[in-house]
This record gives sequence, structure tokens and C-alpha cells, in this order.
Amino acid sequence: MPTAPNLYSFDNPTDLVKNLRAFIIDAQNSSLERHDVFRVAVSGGSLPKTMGEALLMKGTSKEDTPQFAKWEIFYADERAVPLDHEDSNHRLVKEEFLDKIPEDMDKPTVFPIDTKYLDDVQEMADQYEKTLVKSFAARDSVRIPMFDLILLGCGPDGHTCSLFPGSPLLRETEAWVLPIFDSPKPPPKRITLSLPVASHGIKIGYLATGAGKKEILQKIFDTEEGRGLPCGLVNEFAGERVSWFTDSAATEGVSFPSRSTL
Ligand SMILES: O=C(O)[C@H](O)[C@@H](O)[C@H](O)[C@H](O)COP(=O)(O)O
Repeated sequence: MPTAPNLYSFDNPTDLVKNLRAFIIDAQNSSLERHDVFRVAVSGGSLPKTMGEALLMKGTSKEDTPQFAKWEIFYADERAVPLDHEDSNHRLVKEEFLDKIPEDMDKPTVFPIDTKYLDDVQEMADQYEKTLVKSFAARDSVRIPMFDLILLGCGPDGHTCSLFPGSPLLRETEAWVLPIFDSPKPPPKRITLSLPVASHGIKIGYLATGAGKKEILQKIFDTEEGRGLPCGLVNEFAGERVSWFTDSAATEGVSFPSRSTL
């Protein structure tokens, strides 16, 4: 029986960024000890900017420094648009993080979508799944890929990745990557990790800050209905493997009992 997710609520953005960094570096260090590679999946939204802020701070020791040469970055969800399009999650990650990595540091290996398949999102999802198979199955022969870290956001309706409330995609048990043709959040065509993969990370970090997240966090943590929303399902399946990085504006009124700081 999984134990409850961790909900960290910070009073100021600097503390949140520092703690998010510690969480990511800790996940990196234990992954490198285990298999000498750090496989991370990231979402879009507000996450890439904060992730950039967290990882571009100077480290104080080797243990406190990102070893980017060993990082493999995948997309937890991506919009079916060119990589330099304003809606592209890859563009966001590139501008907010990758392009800002100092010259004297190594660069992560990044796996963007193949834009050959922009007009065929089913094929795009299948091809992205093949990219995962190459990285995971060859090394680990796994049924469900287990990312070392999955960094996600939470939409105002409780969606996560591009898994939206009520979507039949939430029932998927086999595929690793799924196409979306009619996303309620634009743009409509996307690909996303399936729920089993999104909730299978060794560590899962959520970023949800600001008063705009207050109602949905209350719902997810305090109501039965919220526990059935995509973010609530990740909480339920992954339990203590999930850590929420939030601020006081977002958690005001949440009565979740194990609220704490790192
Ligand atoms: O590409 C996307 O649309 C995202 O991956 C999506 O799942 C996002 O993470 C949430 O909508 C939260 O977004 P914010 O962090 O901007 O609220």
C-alpha cells in the first residue's frame, strides 16, 4: 500500500527553487550510482523556467552539481508543432534551460519529437515510444520504462502531461506514449506519456505555484473527486515517490496532513 505523496509548500520562490534543485540533484546522484545515466522526463507550462533557475545555480561541490553529460532528457508531453514554434515544449526547455547552460559545462542529451510526423500524431507517438524503447528496453528489458525522474505540472482542471480529466487515454495500460487529437488545452494535437509510465517514475516532482492552483490543489488533496483526476491518480499510484513543490498561495486552505518542508 503506497504511502502519501510529499507536499512541500514554500513561503518564497528562492526557497522553492533551492529545494527543487536539491530534489533533482539527489535523484541524479542515486541514478548515477545505480546505472550511470540519469533519465528525466519533463513537461511544459511553468516548469521549464523554474527547472532552469534551479539547475543553473552554481553548485558548491561535485555532489551538488548537475552532471549533464549523463543526463537524457525526454518529453513527458509535447505539442505537435515545429520545434521552434511558440507552442513547443522543446523550444521552452531550450530557451529557459538548455541554451543557458554555461559554456564550460557539459550538455544533456535531449530527445525531441520527430517533426517528420507533425501531420500524423499516432505515428509521432509510436516513433517517440521507439525512442524510449531504444533508451530503456535495450538496457533494462522493461515492460514499463521507469524514468529516474519525471517533472510535471498540474493544470487548473487537474490534468497532467497531456492526460486530461475524463479522457479514455487514462485507461491505457499497454502503450508508453499516446497521441491526442483534440486536447482541451490548445494546441489540440499532442503526444503524452501514458498514465502507467507517468506514475512509474522512481521520483516524480510536481511544480504548482500561485493562487491559480489553490482550488485544484484543494480538490486533489482533499476530495474524492480530486483523487480521480489525472494528478490525483499519479498521487495514488506513486504515493511517496511523488513530491509536490508548491507555495503558500497555492496551498492556502489545503488540509492535507503531511504538508512540510524538505
Ligand atoms: O504542455 C503542456 O500543456 C503541459 O505539459 C501541461 O501538462 C502543463 O504542465 C500544465 O498545464 C501545467 O502548466 P502550468 O505549470 O503552466 O500551470
